[in-house]
Amino acid sequence: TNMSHEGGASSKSSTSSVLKEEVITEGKWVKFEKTTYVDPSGNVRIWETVKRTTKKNSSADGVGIFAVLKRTLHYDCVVMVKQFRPPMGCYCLEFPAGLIDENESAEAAALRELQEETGYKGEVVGISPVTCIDPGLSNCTTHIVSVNINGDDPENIRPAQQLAEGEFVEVLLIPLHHFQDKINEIVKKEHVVVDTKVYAYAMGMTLATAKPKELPVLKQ
Ligand SMILES: Nc1nc(=O)[nH]c2c1ncn2[C@H]1C[C@H](O)[C@@H](COP(=O)(O)OP(=O)(O)O)O1
Repeated sequence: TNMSHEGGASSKSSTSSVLKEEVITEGKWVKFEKTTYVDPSGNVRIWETVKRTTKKNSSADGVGIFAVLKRTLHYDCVVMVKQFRPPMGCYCLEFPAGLIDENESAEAAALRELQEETGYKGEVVGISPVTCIDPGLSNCTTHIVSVNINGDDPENIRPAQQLAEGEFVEVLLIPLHHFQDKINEIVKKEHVVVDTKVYAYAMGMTLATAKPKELPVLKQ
């Protein structure tokens, strides 16, 4: 029988391991390494790896914040940010996000970054385990932190960003119930690239809310 999906061929991946990591070049924020590893067949191979230099004692490099703004007589909205991303050479549509400071919890980083980038003060309602972002390129990791924002609270009526020098962030409020459609509209209208986390979330929401309780029919 073919067991490759349940501990057969795929379990061989547990035999792979990293043997050596050599720094080729290092900048202030990022370094480039040559990673020597053993593949599942026992062959020694090289991988080109990117790492951040900033990670200290935190569980992940950063946090991504799934923040929902809740206001009386308004549809719930997801708080999004649009900013120019130099590596992409264009504007990107993302969840608010940022690096975790030394000795800072992921939850505290999420609330701080949300307030800095958008001005909103929220409360953490959930947190993901450590997740990888682009594991074929780098060891960068993030926690996705779910945050609720009470938009009726006076401190959230006129949110004021606290951006650092050189930071330029536009805040967008996207209705949760039409999330994927609205994202598609923005992409069509403007030259922006959407972050994978955002689009995967949008596709998941569409699937989950379409006909979640309908029984499957016989497939042809
Ligand atoms: N790869 C980077 N190159 C830079 O030249 N500068 C960088 C990189 N990564 C982060 N930063 C700088 C930019 C900000 O001043 C700080 C903090 O970034 P943060 O807001 O935490 O994260 P992002 O929103 O994802 O940029 O680090």
